[in-house]
Amino acid sequence: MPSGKAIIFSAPSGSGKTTIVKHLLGKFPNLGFSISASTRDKRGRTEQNGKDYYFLSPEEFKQKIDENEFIEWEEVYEGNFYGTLKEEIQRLWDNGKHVIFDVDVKGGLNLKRYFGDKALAIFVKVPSMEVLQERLKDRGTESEESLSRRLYKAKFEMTFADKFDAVIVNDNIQHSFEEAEQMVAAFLSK
Ligand SMILES: Nc1nc2c(ncn2[C@@H]2O[C@H](COP(=O)(O)OP(=O)(O)O)[C@@H](O)[C@H]2O)c(=O)[nH]1
Ligand SMILES: Nc1ncnc2c1ncn2[C@@H]1O[C@H](COP(=O)(O)OP(=O)(O)O)[C@@H](O)[C@H]1O
Repeated sequence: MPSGKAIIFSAPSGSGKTTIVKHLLGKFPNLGFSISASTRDKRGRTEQNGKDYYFLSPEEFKQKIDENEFIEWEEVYEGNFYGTLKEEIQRLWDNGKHVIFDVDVKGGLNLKRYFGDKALAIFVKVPSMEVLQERLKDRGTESEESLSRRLYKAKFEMTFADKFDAVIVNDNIQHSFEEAEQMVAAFLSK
């Protein structure tokens, strides 16, 4: 069974991990994005099934839990489930890719434990909570209630930063891109 490495990006929602992961996918052709399963609604104009997420019904998701198809799964927000499918990772490794993840903080730590030495786990931080609030507002994807829930959770998630292999403070995005590229290049050449 072929296997590659695992690069895990975790951060509180709105910190910029998706932006950084997308940049890395453009830079490193041997990286493949781990498409998670999720029960949340698709963001209509910007997201595609099978590209951003495998959008499942709660029933479909529960069936996959019962059949032990997930490496890890979680109820992340608003009763929505998110998880990493075993067959998704195998699909990428079979295609000769190293896998890159965009997951929440708890999921990231679970994946780090699962992949052990094969994993590099990076935590993305914002310079301050005020900046986080601004970015989430500007992204325009959240209701007031969802926004405050994400900010509340972010404070708790920040306390886990030192459990990761590395931290990127995402202030200037170009600097973050460079830092992330260097970390990934060093890890893949090991
Ligand atoms: N544990 C876990 N978390 C995930 C997974 N996929 C996505 N997430 C996280 O779920 C949270 C909510 O994701 P999303 O609704 O896309 O919001 P966004 O990160 O604010 O764009 C984010 O922190 C994601 O990183 C997964 O497979 N497992
Ligand atoms: N360094 C940065 N400076 C300003 N805005 C940023 C920066 N990094 C990301 N953003 C913006 O902040 C918002 C949240 O970023 P996103 O990558 O969606 O975060 P996450 O995946 O962690 O939830 C997006 O609108 C993104 O364009």
